[in-house]
Amino acid sequence: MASSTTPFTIRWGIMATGGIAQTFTQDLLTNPATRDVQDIAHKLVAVASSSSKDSAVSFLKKVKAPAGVKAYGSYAELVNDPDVDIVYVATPHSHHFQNAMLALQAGKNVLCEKAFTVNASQARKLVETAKAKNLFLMEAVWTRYFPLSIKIRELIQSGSIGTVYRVIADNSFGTDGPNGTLTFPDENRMVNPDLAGGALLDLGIYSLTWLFQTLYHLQPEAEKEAPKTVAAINKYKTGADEMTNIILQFPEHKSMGVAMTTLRVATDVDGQNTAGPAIKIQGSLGEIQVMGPAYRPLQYKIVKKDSAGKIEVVDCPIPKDPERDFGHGMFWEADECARCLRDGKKESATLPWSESIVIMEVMEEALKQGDIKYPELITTDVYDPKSPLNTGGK
Ligand SMILES: NC(=O)C1=CN([C@@H]2O[C@H](COP(=O)(O)OP(=O)(O)OC[C@H]3O[C@@H](n4cnc5c(N)ncnc54)[C@H](OP(=O)(O)O)[C@@H]3O)[C@@H](O)[C@H]2O)C=CC1
Ligand SMILES: O=C1OC[C@@H](O)[C@H](O)[C@H]1O
Repeated sequence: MASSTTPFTIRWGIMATGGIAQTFTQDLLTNPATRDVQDIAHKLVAVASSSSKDSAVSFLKKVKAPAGVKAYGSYAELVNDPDVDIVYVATPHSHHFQNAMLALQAGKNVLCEKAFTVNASQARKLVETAKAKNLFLMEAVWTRYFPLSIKIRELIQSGSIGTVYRVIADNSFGTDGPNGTLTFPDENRMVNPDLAGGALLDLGIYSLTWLFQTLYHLQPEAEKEAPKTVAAINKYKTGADEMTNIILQFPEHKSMGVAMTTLRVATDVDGQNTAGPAIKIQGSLGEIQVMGPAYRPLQYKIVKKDSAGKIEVVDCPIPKDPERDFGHGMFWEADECARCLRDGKKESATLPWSESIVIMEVMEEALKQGDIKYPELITTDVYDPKSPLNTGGK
């Protein structure tokens, strides 16, 4: 057991070298004291690229990693490194099930990027495996760990806006292109069905996160009610969803949520996130408005029924480490992983396994209603260590 002055340190292995792997790793390398955290710390031990060892080496340069961090040219080497406590899976959605399974089967704890998997059955298999192997597993929905999200959940629980009856959330990009196209090339992971592309799994998950953390997560255990799902989807020419709207209904709680996402028009038309809220949490006594983007919100407002025009505005800036000139907000989910490992917890109470599974069930149902189909290679729930998704056959 660490003493109160010695932080409990966890040793990270990073799987993949793309955009979010770089951002997350730079957050890991910030000094926890710059966000007022003293009880835990993070150590970057290794990074793996499925493309080449060179990619891993150049990744370490880009993130300004300290000397001594190992670079691997395969995911298998990473998960077999005895110095790694936890693997961060930062591959496209299509790969999460096979990659997270690769790590769990090798006895590693896992933090897996969102969307957790491509379907609910894959999510259930990951959870069963973590349970059977007594390992920690968490879906990396970073927004839930923001102090802003924690504060909003506390406000709702304290009854500040009364009974919450409706939540409306949007997370959309204005990537409309000429002649009905989107600005993403068809091979891009945002629209490529082979990579489980589409608005819902990439962006809509955040709209759903706001519905779930306000309407579902806060329901008392004895009253937990899984939602009914009604979805409407417009398909892109690649076969992925380009616009998806979902209504979640909780009849026992007399509540509903509307989760929106599209790649055609942005939530914030002028890119400033000041014109209007991305999320409205509406209660019997007032509402909380969260300014976008839904995945990285920095401000919320409280409008009470009896406020007589007085609106409370609360800013929640993301601390930066001045030494590294960095701070994106992903460190809070990493801190949660460290505290769970320190305390022997296998899942995070802020996003329990059961909730990740219900969210995957909702997304699977919505995609089914919209007739979106992904290939067998990425939807199978049969683990294959030799799958090209694990070995890097791109
Ligand atoms: N939490 C957040 O804010 C964000 C989360 N994400 C999530 O992170 C994941 C990765 O997204 P992002 O980093 O933007 O994606 P990138 O395309 O930038 O990177 C993905 C990485 O995965 C690896 N990979 C393995 N196989 C393939 C393949 N067939 N095609 C493409 N890449 C492959 C590659 O690394 P290598 O070659 O080294 O193996 C690649 O660099 C997604 O699940 C996404 O939803 C994304 C952005 C923000
Ligand atoms: O998780 C995400 O949040 C930020 C977006 O830019 C990105 O596409 C998405 O994957």
